[in-house]
Amino acid sequence: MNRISVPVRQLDPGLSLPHYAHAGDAGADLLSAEQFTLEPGERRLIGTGVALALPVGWVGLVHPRSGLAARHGVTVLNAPGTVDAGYRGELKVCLLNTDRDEAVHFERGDRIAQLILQRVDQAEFIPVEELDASDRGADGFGSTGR
Ligand SMILES: O=c1ccn([C@H]2C[C@H](O)[C@@H](COP(=O)(O)OP(=O)(O)OP(=O)(O)O)O2)c(=O)[nH]1
Ligand SMILES: [Mg+2]
Repeated sequence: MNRISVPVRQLDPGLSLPHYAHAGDAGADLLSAEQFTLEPGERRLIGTGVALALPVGWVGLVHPRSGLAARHGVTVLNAPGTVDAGYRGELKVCLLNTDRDEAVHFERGDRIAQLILQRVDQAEFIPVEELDASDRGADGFGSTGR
């Protein structure tokens, strides 16, 4: 598996770096820099204690962890969060507790989300009068099977 070098600033020296749990994993776990409790229905922006310098042509995507979702109903509200290559601030995770009844407690250092790095292109948007025809045409938003 290809590995790109990504400079990381540890804003919170007591916290480990983002970490791939297994060889070949797509997502590197992001840790919480805080201890906090998410009440039912509550959302909260959580610091991860790291800032990155992603190479231009790459994007960081902040994905939910499936275990937190399945066990506790905790997800990333804006999933997948977009980390632009030029962003030098602290990586943050907008967590949401979708459970109606149970609060969820997190300790500092708990894994709260995962960061997936992907190559990305920009488009040059070119104004035209007509778009070329396609099989789908303008059908969308649940049009298939109707
Ligand atoms: O889950 C996320 C999503 C975003 N960001 C940071 C990096 C990203 O480059 C920046 C802006 O994100 P986005 O473009 O999604 O937010 P916006 O509401 O459009 O803000 P802006 O006007 O700053 O672009 O915020 C995070 O740390 N975590
Ligand atoms: Mg933006």
